[in-house]
Amino acid sequence: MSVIAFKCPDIRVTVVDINQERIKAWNDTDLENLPIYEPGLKDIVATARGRNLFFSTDIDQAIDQADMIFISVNTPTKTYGKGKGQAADLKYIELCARNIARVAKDDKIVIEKSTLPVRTAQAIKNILDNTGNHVNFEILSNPEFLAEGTAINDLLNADRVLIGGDSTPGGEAAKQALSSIYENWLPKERILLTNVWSSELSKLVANAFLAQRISSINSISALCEKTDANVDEVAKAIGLDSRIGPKFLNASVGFGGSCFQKDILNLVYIAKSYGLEEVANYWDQVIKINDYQKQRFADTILSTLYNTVAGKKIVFYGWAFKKDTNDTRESAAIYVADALLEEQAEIVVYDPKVSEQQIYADLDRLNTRSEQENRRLLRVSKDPLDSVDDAHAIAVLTEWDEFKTLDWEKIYTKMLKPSFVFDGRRILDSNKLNGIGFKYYRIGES
Ligand SMILES: NC(=O)C1=CN([C@@H]2O[C@H](COP(=O)(O)OP(=O)(O)OC[C@H]3O[C@@H](n4cnc5c(N)ncnc54)[C@H](O)[C@@H]3O)[C@@H](O)[C@H]2O)C=CC1
Ligand SMILES: O=C(O)[C@H]1O[C@H](OP(=O)(O)OP(=O)(O)OC[C@H]2O[C@@H](n3ccc(=O)[nH]c3=O)[C@H](O)[C@@H]2O)[C@H](O)[C@@H](O)[C@@H]1O
Repeated sequence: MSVIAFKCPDIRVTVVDINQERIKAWNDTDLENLPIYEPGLKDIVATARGRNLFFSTDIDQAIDQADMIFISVNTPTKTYGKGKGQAADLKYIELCARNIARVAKDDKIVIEKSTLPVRTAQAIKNILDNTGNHVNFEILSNPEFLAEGTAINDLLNADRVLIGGDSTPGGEAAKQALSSIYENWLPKERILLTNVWSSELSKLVANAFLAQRISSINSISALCEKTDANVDEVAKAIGLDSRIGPKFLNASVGFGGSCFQKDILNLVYIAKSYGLEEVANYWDQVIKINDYQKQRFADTILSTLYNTVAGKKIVFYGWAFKKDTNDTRESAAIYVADALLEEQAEIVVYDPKVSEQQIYADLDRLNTRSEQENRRLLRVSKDPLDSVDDAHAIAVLTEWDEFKTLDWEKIYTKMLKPSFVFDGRRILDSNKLNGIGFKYYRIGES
């Protein structure tokens, strides 16, 4: 919404949220305190905020004044009841729809920006159309394809924008109205108009295909480690085939982030609910390989450190699910740490953007051990070099650029010998590290 406000000074954008703390942070005069760390976002907010971009907790007033409403609330995996562990929890979406239905006095275009199961628009429409106040609602699906860490660039130069809506005159007019906003900065050819159901489903499928590429290359990384093949060489060799393409083939300790797993689980659930067991099993395998990859990385650390890590200090470089974000949702680091803590390892975490409070919250949420035990076994450090004294091993969990240029000679002198480095992101220079004397392992290479 900040980018829309930035690019369209004539449109008044109000972002509302029930979370007062978040809205307060979005309004903080110190732009360092915005609740999300995202390169370039600060400048966009600085330009638009107070001009035509506003952050507020007065949801009813914003609904009343709006011509268009983007529903962008969270749609997490259900943790209870039918579909627990797979289906998307739509309670926040429904609450929004009910709120809009209660407050709206004139016609509105309601846009699904959240990622939703196919056919959710029908449920939203039913709620909105049964209010009895004769307001006409047009429902559009406009899924978001930005990736965290590169969000601003992804939005400014989107490959495509997808707008799904009815083919009635009202639906067509609504699609055009939304398209005209994006046309302020994107060529018309990149704005794809479809029916609602194709749009909803395309979002889930796009994430499933992206995640599938990572699981595919990660499965091959395990094979490379057994066969003396090098996963980067394999990725390059296959990626040069223009039908396959080079992107999203970086082997890693496993994909994280709030969406890939959630959206694939949702796809699996939808396929099952239509009786398509084979389809469901096919996509479920993408998650299974991802879990396997995280476990495999933890197992490699354990077996390399002579099958015991109890009382051994292992330093984690990185906790975020990818570089250039402070988001840790479903980060591989959480699960690798949990597996090693089960072995009584002593972990020290250094991440340039993630807070200590967040790291403990991530671990506590797993409920594997008591909160006290998590704090006894895991410490958070603010300095990548101070943390490595007497460490047995360093594990790289996030591909932050700064890890490449650390003083690795100095780090080596501080660690116990033999000094192990486990590179879950393949970002370090193997010749250099081996030259210094490290025992260097990286995913996808023997
Ligand atoms: N994070 C990302 O990079 C992307 C997220 N998405 C989708 O966007 C949606 C939101 O994702 P995030 O922003 O990451 O979630 P989030 O959990 O960070 O933010 C959702 C916000 O909605 C607020 N909220 C919940 N119920 C509300 C209500 N009734 N009224 C007003 N505010 C309410 C919450 O307080 C929270 O601040 C999800 O469906 C996700 O799949 C899609 C593409 C990218
Ligand atoms: O629906 C969403 O939320 C978004 O999910 C992903 O974006 P995001 O999760 O923010 O970040 P990605 O760049 O896709 O990375 C996801 C995970 O995969 C990992 N990854 C990515 C690429 C790769 O080659 N290898 C790999 O392990 C990353 O390190 C990260 O843990 C999609 O890329 C976005 O298009 C989508 O809008």
